Amino acid sequence: MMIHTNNYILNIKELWDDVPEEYLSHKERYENAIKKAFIVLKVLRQLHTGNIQITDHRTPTNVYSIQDGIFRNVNPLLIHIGLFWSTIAAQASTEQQAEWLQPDSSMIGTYVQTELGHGSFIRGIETTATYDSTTDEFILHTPRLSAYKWWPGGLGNTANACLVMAQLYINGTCHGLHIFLAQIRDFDTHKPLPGIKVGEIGPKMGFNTADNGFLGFDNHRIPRTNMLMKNVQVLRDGTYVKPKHDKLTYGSMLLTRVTLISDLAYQLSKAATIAVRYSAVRRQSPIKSNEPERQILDFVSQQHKLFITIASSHVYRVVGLWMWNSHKRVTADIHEGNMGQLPELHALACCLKAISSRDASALVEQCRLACGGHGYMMASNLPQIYAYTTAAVTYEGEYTVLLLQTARYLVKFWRLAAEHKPLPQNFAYFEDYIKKNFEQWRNSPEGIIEGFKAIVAGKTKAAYDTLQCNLRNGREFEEAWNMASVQLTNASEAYARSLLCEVFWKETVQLSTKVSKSLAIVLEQLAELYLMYWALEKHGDLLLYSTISRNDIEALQSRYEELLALIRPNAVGLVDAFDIRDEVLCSTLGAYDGRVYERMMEEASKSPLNEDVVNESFHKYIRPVTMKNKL
Ligand SMILES: CCCCCCCCCCCCCCCC(=O)SCCNC(=O)CCNC(=O)[C@H](O)C(C)(C)COP(=O)(O)OP(=O)(O)OC[C@H]1O[C@@H](n2cnc3c(N)ncnc32)[C@H](O)[C@@H]1OP(=O)(O)O
Ligand SMILES: Cc1cc2nc3c(=O)[nH]c(=O)nc-3n(C[C@H](O)[C@H](O)[C@H](O)COP(=O)(O)OP(=O)(O)OC[C@H]3O[C@@H](n4cnc5c(N)ncnc54)[C@H](O)[C@@H]3O)c2cc1C
Repeated sequence: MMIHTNNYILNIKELWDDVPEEYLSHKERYENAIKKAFIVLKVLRQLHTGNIQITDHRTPTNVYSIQDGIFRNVNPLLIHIGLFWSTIAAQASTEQQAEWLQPDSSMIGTYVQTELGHGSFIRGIETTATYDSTTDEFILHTPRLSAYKWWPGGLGNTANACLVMAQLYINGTCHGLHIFLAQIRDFDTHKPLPGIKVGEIGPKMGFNTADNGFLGFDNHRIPRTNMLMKNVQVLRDGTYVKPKHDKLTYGSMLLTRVTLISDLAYQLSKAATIAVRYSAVRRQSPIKSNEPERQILDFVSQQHKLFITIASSHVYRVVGLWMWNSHKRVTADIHEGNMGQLPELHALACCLKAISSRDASALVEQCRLACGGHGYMMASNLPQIYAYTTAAVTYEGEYTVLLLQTARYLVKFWRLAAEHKPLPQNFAYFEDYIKKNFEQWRNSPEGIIEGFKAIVAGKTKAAYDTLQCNLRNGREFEEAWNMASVQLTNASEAYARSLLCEVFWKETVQLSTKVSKSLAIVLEQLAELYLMYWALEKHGDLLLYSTISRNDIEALQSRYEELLALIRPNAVGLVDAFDIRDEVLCSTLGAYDGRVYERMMEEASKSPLNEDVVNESFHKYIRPVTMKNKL
């Protein structure tokens, strides 16, 4: 059947709420979301089997993105779709995949790694998987409270199976973390299997439809063949066959970090669309006292808050794609047995996931503030986008922890540079910095990119020197590292920013040759604005580490303000170009027709507190007091 999938989904009535989700209880929210999740899953399965076909070339992303409108919060099957299947596809052997990856599988799964006691330091995970060669089984066990799994999405009520990260023990030897497929609920009754204690963890700041859960195992047995065995094997006699690289087990985290960059770009484009459209409708204060009130988008300070959000959305879209292609390339190499590029990919994914999530949540909040009081309404959808976005700063590798991973990579190259050993081309600027081969500052995108590289070199040097000084003072390496960690994270952050600027600028220049001249001009304005914005934000660092002067900074400021004025006439067009449907934006402030106040009043009328002209609490609580006072 040929179907235009967007319209198809939009026309499924059960997917769209009459009562806004905010008015539902915790339990009702979940039940409402799970009903919708299985309708969406059915559509995805029909797409997969070809029972329905796509007629809209953008549909694969739209099926995913339209979910934001359907759930407003989050699809409780997000981890099932996004992590459970992809981990099996990446980490299970061909035979396991043939058995488990059936489109009509009964398994609803999740990815179970974090424990009550350990999230970041996964080597500290306490759940064990002990091989019993007499029965050819692993015994999954939760030795103590801190080892209870805690957080996995969909675990609370929905999943009947999961991928569990546990410490593998064979004949008393621990071989570290491995992934195991475990059934946790009966496929028919959905009751927890014997030896399984599972439940939901309660309300959170966001993600409240995701039924994040807890899980404990009491000597729960699974077949040996349920360990994911593409890269590593346990044979029938208990022989352990090592992986080619001991971090291949962490592959799902790497992939999700890469995917998240594009997802965050999308969240940013939603926030920008709402805030820019609202700012074009909203009038507040005249600029000159004898003039009518102006669109708030005409205030230059408002443009400063919003245009960086539009630009950042493009940055993360471009860099997300760039990382996706790198991931594909490196995965193909790994498949051929070549692990050489994995450390670089890991280092890039760590700092870019950290900075993209931090930028996205800060900019979504900036968009909310830019909408004044109305941005604080749930009906603006900005609070929900913020709650969703800020979670990404923590999950899938916490911000600081990931920056410190990238710092290990930077310090390695600085050590090479300091010891005058050969460096890869992309770190040649470390050597230039050491030799004081500083370029004369240029007030141009290329000049700013060079300036950011000087900041990376200068901050890595400072962190490295502190580390060395701590070591000379007799500290052990780990302690010396901890003492230098503020500087190390600063170096990583600078590295991420320099990558973002360089990749975005180069990709934009290339893209500009392929599009119309007028479009190329706007794209380059956005890219230049991004670079200027961050150069001005980091002008202190530029003064410390590059050859920029005070006059240069003043010139940058003027150019930045010029760019705001140049972008202003295209601002609404730029967010319209994100092409996000009203049903997905779910915002009274950001709808395409600009009927902000009418929509706000319509939404307010849905409040249960407006159902009765006089609420019964008046008779119960208010009247007895007010009447007594009157007497
Ligand atoms: C349709 C679908 C759309 C989807 C659209 C997206 C939306 C998606 C929404 C998701 C919704 C929420 C989903 C949340 C899901 C969770 O949150 S799942 C849980 C995630 N948990 C984490 O990320 C934990 C973070 N912690 C870690 O990753 C590790 O503990 C750390 C920090 C990397 C350290 O690991 P470790 O084993 O202690 O490592 P260590 O011994 O210190 O060695 C580090 C060495 O290993 C290397 N290394 C570490 N990791 C790796 C790696 N992965 N690769 C290569 N090398 C590595 C380092 O480079 C370092 O190398 P050297 O410098 O020594 O040469
Ligand atoms: C919405 C949401 C969904 C999630 N979904 C899942 C899921 O599906 N599956 C799953 O397994 N997990 C999931 N998680 C868990 C998530 O992966 C962890 O919360 C995350 O990895 C951070 O670990 P933590 O909570 O233990 O924080 P902690 O590691 O305890 O961090 C607390 C603080 O300590 C600091 N810190 C920790 N270690 C260091 C260090 N070495 N150096 C310097 N500072 C350090 C951190 O920077 C932070 O400031 C989810 C979490 C959230 C919020």
